[in-house]
Amino acid sequence: MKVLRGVADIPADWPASAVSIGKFDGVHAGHRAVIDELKGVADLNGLASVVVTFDRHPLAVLAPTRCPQTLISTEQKLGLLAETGVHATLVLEFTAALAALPPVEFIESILVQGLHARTVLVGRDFRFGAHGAGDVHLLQELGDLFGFTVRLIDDVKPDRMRRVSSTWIRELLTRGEVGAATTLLGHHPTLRGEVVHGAKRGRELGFPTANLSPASEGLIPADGVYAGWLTDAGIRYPAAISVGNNPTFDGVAQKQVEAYVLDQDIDLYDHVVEVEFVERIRGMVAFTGIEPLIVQMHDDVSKVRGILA
Ligand SMILES: Cc1cc2nc3c(=O)[nH]c(=O)nc-3n(C[C@H](O)[C@H](O)[C@H](O)COP(=O)(O)O)c2cc1C
Ligand SMILES: Nc1ncnc2c1ncn2[C@@H]1O[C@H](COP(=O)(O)OP(=O)(O)OP(=O)(O)O)[C@@H](O)[C@H]1O
Repeated sequence: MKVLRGVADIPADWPASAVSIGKFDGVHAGHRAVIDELKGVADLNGLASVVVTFDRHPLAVLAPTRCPQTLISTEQKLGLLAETGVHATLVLEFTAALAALPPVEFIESILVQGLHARTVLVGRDFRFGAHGAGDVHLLQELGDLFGFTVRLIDDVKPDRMRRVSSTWIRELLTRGEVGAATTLLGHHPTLRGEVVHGAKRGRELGFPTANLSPASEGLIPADGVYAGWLTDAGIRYPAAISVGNNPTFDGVAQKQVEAYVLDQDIDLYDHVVEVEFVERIRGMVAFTGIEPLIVQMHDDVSKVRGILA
């Protein structure tokens, strides 16, 4: 997948394209439905398939106090979009100037002049341009004017009640429901970050853990213990993952994500790893001492084996 960083990065001889625009936070099942259709239309008509997205959540500029924490970083988004098989992603810097572009100019400068759009695919609720003044009716009018067709994608609603959305997935992760989040995402919720030095207690307990840097990418699910996977240098290991401030040892102020990789003795310090959450096993517990914690961790690990088997 070609990554275009801004309109100025689009080559002048860019081919005619089928384009989809949005935040694509999470690259969830709704987004995947749009992208599947995008690729189908592009292939059928000999067009390049292009996703247009932003380098931050628009609310980070428009209303920072209402801006949700994103499910994934831009780099994670680019990784997931690359896996879908689209030809290119255009990442626009979401500045105040971009937010202020009137709808017509947004479409003309980016889709028409930049990407030579012939087809534009969006969900029915799609809004664009300053103050979200542009809707799908305006998009259709602009299509007639500039020579592209508009295709509207039906909502993906797994339970027929609620449309898949990043808000819904955020709610699930906040409750630790990583299995349900996986269903809506089409992939496991994943954190990516560098392995840093912890309190060095893990080895003593018999469960050395890879502690993720507080600067890791991705939304951290609710405190608790999870079954999941840790991927290092392309190798995916089964893992028991702890999220919380280790209340048994009232030392850590900050929420910590740490993964005990099963049956391995590996040095992961300074490696950038991915941690995938598959299922929540239990909540974080403040034990009265290390003995009951160790007993519980053995039980957690055997549950992890059962879940991942
Ligand atoms: C499977 C698993 C379960 C855990 N459960 C708890 C828990 O219930 N309560 C707690 O205080 N810490 C829990 N921890 C975190 C440990 O306290 C932590 O891994 C240990 O103190 C080592 O910390 P360190 O990596 O900073 O050395 C758990 C860790 C793992 C891997
Ligand atoms: N559940 C869904 N079903 C169908 N299309 C969707 C769904 N969710 C998003 N889309 C579409 O995907 C494209 C990218 O959208 P964007 O991420 O900006 O959408 P959104 O509706 O704000 O999503 P979310 O609420 O999950 O952040 C848009 O065309 C949008 O309408």
